[in-house]
Amino acid sequence: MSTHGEKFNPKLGKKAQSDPNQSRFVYKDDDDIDKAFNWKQFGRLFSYMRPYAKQMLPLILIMTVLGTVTKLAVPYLTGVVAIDGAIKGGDQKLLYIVTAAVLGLYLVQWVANVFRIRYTNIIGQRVIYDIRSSLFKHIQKLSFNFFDKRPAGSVLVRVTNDVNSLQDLFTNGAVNAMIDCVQLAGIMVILLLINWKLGLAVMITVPIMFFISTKLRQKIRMAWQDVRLKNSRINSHLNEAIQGIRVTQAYTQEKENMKFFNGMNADSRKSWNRASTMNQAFGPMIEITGGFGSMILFWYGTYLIQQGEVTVGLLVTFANYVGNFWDPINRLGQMYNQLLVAMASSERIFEFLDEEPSIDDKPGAKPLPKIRGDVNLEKVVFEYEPGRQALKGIDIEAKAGQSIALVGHTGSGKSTIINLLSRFYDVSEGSVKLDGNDVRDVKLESLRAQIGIVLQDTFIFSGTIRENIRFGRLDATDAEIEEVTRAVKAHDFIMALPGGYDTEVEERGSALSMGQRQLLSFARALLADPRILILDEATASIDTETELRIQEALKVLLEGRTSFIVAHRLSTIRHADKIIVLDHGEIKEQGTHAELIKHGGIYNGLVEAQFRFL
Ligand SMILES: Nc1ncnc2c1ncn2[C@@H]1O[C@H](COP(=O)(O)OP(=O)(O)OP(=O)(O)O)[C@@H](O)[C@H]1O
Repeated sequence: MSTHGEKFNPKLGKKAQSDPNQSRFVYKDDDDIDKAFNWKQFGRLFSYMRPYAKQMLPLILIMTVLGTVTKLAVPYLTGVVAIDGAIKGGDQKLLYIVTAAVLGLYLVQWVANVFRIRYTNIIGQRVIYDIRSSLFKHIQKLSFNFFDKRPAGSVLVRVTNDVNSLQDLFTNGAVNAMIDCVQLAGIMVILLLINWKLGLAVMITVPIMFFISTKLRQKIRMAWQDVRLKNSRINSHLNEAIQGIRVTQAYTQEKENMKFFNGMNADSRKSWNRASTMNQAFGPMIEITGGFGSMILFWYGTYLIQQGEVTVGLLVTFANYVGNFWDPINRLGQMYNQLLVAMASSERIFEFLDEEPSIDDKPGAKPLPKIRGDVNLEKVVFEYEPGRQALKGIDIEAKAGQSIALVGHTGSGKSTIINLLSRFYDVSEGSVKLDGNDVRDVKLESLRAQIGIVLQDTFIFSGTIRENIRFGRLDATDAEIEEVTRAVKAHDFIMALPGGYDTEVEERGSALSMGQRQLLSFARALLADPRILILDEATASIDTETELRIQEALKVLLEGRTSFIVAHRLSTIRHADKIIVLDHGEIKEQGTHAELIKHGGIYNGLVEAQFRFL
């Protein structure tokens, strides 16, 4: 693929769009690499440290000061006191004392560092925990239309990669920067105090060093960001590829997929190599500048010794301090870049956190009282996207305990109606009422607690069969679980499984057959015992025997509840109290099976067509 060898281009989104293969998996919201520094966001990010600041920051500060003071005392002791005082003055005792003091200082420094690192790690990990957990909590609350807009992979990448990229900043970056600033300021003061001329001469290199470490680091940072972006794409794609593995294999698209994956994989490798090469260039440049500083120091220092202004011991002290000078500058440059990377990640995290759920309790919403089960849709109009009506003025009246079947061609609006009943979306016009309460006026939790949903694509969570059924009502006893499984005739097949109710099932229930998964989801819904039941019937064909079992289970499940059934097999709805025939978002016919057959319209046609295929 020619485009994989392209020149480094930070705005990858544009490049990716020109490549048809790449454009399949472009997550453009993750593309922006370089952004201006945003103080407000910076403040918001660091506000996550606030709960721990009082408790831990003073300790960290004390350790930092202790570590820095002990570190800065050593060059002075070795140069001025040991060389100029003890060695030149021939004071053996002083030399011993200095040696012991230096040893002691190193020990204190070591202890201070150990504790500082421990405390910063604790803070860092707590902050990361908090961010990750608030992000997940928030994402769980977001409405369907949020997930409609983005692939699951890109949501996943934010919770994993973006949060992880804050890890470095919080676990050591921020505190190291503080230490470096203190150290740098300390060294500068000491250098100027010892000999301001020599001090100033050496500091000429500081701006050069800063320039190199920020500018070059900026390029390096962008290169690493690029690596991160490429890796995010791989992760996102991987998520999609694994989810869709059955389709891939069914259509024997493995080779195509592999080619695409390898393209992304190669991109990631190249991008890493590029970043790594840049990184390697950085060290020598800093060293050369450092060497330049040392050259000034020794050249000018020797001159000052000759002038009698400086002693040898002082020059050694100086050289030691200067040796400690480059590291903080270098690290601060690195830290600055780390901060910018973290800012980019936090921007994406905050974007999610700021996304308000479009469906939420309105102020003063009251809990929905226990309902009988009357459902009314009045003049309901709904648009997923502005200007495209999926429902064009729907009126449905369901009395408590009635079963309503929704039929119609694909895309006619059946799923949309059931999405509105549970208020996964809000109507654009009109209203949905349960026992006369508008669903928008009541607390969402109390609404959904009274509506049970059995979806086409039965989701089985990883865990045991028992846990999966208990998902319907968490406080259900084992006996109650068995009661519902017996009622929907799932008990026998569960007992036939190797571990019975404790059999572990896979994430998407792949260890179970389609019919078994349906029965489990019936049991789950029956356990929840909702007043209203929504059933989106599975489209997959199942054998007649299983179908009969499902029909029987369904009878148990529907008894005494208001139910809405999206039926694909028309045999399921023969006994429905009302069959509603939809077409392009409008109700075309409604009545009982017998009435509609007699009418000889769309429904009659659908029934005939189904029999023709049987
Ligand atoms: N999330 C969505 N975003 C935008 N448009 C949507 C969305 N979901 C459905 N639509 C559109 O709304 C219309 C009604 O779709 P709906 O899913 O309700 O049909 P359906 O009758 O349930 O079809 P099926 O029998 O295939 O499940 C269709 O034109 C569809 O393209």
